[in-house]
Amino acid sequence: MSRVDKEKSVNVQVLLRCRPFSDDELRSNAPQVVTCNDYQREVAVTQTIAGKQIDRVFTFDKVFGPTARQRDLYDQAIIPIVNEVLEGFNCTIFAYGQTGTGKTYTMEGECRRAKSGPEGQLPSDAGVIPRAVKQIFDTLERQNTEYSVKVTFLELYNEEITDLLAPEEISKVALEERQKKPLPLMEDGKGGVLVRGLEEEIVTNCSEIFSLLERGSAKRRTAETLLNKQSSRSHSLFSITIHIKEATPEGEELIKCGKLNLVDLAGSENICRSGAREGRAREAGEINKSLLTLGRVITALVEHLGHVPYRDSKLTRLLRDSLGGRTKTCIIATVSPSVHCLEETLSTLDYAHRAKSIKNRPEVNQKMMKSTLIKDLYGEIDRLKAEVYAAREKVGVYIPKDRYQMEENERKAMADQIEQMTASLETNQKQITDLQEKYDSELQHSADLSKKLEATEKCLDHTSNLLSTTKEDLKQAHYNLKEKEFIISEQKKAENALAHQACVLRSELEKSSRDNASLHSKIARGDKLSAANRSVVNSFQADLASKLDILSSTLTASIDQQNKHLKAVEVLCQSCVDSHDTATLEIKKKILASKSLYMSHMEAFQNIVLLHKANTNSTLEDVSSLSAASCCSLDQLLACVEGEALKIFTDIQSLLADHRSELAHFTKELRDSFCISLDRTKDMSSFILGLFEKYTEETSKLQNHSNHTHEAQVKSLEEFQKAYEEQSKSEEQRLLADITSLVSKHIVRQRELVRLDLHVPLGQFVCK
Ligand SMILES: Nc1ncnc2c1ncn2[C@@H]1O[C@H](COP(=O)(O)OP(=O)(O)OP(=O)(O)O)[C@@H](O)[C@H]1O
Repeated sequence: MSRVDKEKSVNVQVLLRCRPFSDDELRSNAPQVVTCNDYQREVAVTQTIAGKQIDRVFTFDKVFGPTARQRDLYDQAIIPIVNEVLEGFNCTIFAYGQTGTGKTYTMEGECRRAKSGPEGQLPSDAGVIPRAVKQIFDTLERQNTEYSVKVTFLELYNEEITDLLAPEEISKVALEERQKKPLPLMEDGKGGVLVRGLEEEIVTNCSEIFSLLERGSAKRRTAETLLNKQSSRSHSLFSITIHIKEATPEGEELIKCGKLNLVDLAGSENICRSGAREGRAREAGEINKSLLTLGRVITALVEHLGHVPYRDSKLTRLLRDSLGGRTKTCIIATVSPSVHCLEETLSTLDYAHRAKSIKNRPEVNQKMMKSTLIKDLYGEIDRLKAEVYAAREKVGVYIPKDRYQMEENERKAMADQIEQMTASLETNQKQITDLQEKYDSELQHSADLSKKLEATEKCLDHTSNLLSTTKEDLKQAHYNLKEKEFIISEQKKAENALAHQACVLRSELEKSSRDNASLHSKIARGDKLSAANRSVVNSFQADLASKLDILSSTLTASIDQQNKHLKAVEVLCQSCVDSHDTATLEIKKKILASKSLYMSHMEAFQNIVLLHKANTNSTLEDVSSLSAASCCSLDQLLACVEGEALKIFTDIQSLLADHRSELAHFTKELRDSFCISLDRTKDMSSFILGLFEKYTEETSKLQNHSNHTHEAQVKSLEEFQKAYEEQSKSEEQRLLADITSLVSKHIVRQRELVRLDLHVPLGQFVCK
């Protein structure tokens, strides 16, 4: 991988680890809501919202389910990071998650007993830190180069930094003192931060680191909460700085530097659920506050906001370079699989998922010339010497130049802080004046209230007077009430007597209603009969209608037939008239032809006569023969014409005879069909007449029956009415008599009572 590639911006790598169920969770049979798919790098959280099961799925760079071992996580995710540290990068690995989800287990594991075994192997529960340390030393040993390894281990508790590697002798003497005296966090003037006075331990092998780690972890503040028996109450930062000597081809010696920060954050927690109280609650508050600032920093980085609030907490100041800086960062988010932690699990997943979008621009640390490093170290020695000298001689305050610069920076930061505080003081003062105003208004309000109280007291006196008079009234009212109660009891008695009468009346009424019911049943029977009659009439009507239908269809059929016959007669007559016309025309033509022949013969005869006359004296014989011939031919012609005329007449006569016979046949047919239809119509009308007669008979019967029923009903109703009227009249009279006697008794009793009250003799009272 080229240097240019490595210097490109890279996203923060986010791993998700879900721990197995704890013994408590197994005991309480807590349902599982987190499912991990290590291969697809997905985590699914099952939620039930409004009775509906909803799965939320999150994808991370790597996912480790409850069955994943420490070794799996380290081999798959951490080895490449440590290799990059050995190549000269600064890398940070930090664990984030709810309390009791396995952050310390993941980062440290069984590191307190993690001193490597005889073959240098670690226990299977060893976490990231011991494994990273082992990998670093193994690699450095293998490379067979000169190196130096320094470690620091600090704790951030309630926004105060303490050194977990402070020398034993000091910590034994005044551990409490040291814990109270936090180490200052300062700007290093190069854009970074440094913790002044933090011990840097040079280590040469794994076991040295392990014992330091054990020492530091033992000092870390832990406490038992409801969610974790040994809950870390502080954030811890374990840093390993490695310097490796390298030689250039020119034979120059360079120093390569890499740093690995391993952060175990305190658990985010729900203060109520973790059972934190008083001091613990304050701790939890501080932990949540610093984690909140971490969240805000992540949000600002993800959303590319102009201002990233690193300065708002020491945690974010310490992690500044790891979040959006030049460090390669890996976050291990830890969650529990149980439904009891669902809310916090979702919040951790959201938090971690957002952090995936943070981009860092990792830069390999500049390799230093060995000579420059030696120079730097000499400078450091001088600085320390000067400090030692100043401390030994106690001659005023000696501050070396760079230290002065540092303190100057610190002073500036302080001045900024003072400015901020002044501003907040001003706002506080403003709030105080506001409060004063509120206080004044409250005073005014209370004065008003006292006035109101006075008025209310007066009102109370008045009300007490009223109460005493009301009591008197009440006494009187009680007396009146008793009197009324007596009257009411008497009235009740009278009412009971009336009720008895009413009962008697009701029984009478019931009897009459029974009569009524029988009457109704009779009416119902009559109705039933009428209905039966109606159905007979209806069926008769339907029958009649069907018969009439048949008749009308027969009539229409016969009319159709007659129409057809008439049409045939018309056609026949027409053809007869036509043939008659043609025959007459032919006769006319033949007569005309014979006439013209006769005329021509007559003409010829006249011509002959004329010729005879003109030729005078031609022989008489010729003439007579000619005339005879002419006569003969004329006779022949006439005979011929006569024959033809006769023939025509006979034709006409035969034609007319044919027509006559046809007409006679047709007339006969017509008459027959008329006779048939007449017979049918006669049948039909006789049937209808019969029906009508039957119908009339039935109707009259029905009429009689209904009249009879009606009469019976009217009679029974009249009887009932009469009986009822008589009964009610007698009842009324009896009741009236009863009521009158009761009322008179009551009046007498009341009079008696009043008389007794007024101690007046009866006779006197009556007179009055
Ligand atoms: N992956 C795991 N496999 C087995 N046990 C685990 C695992 N993760 C956590 N545990 C166990 O769960 C308990 C709590 O773990 P741990 O103390 O590491 O939680 P934590 O997140 O550091 O809590 P806190 O924030 O309160 O310090 C420990 O007993 C630990 O051994």
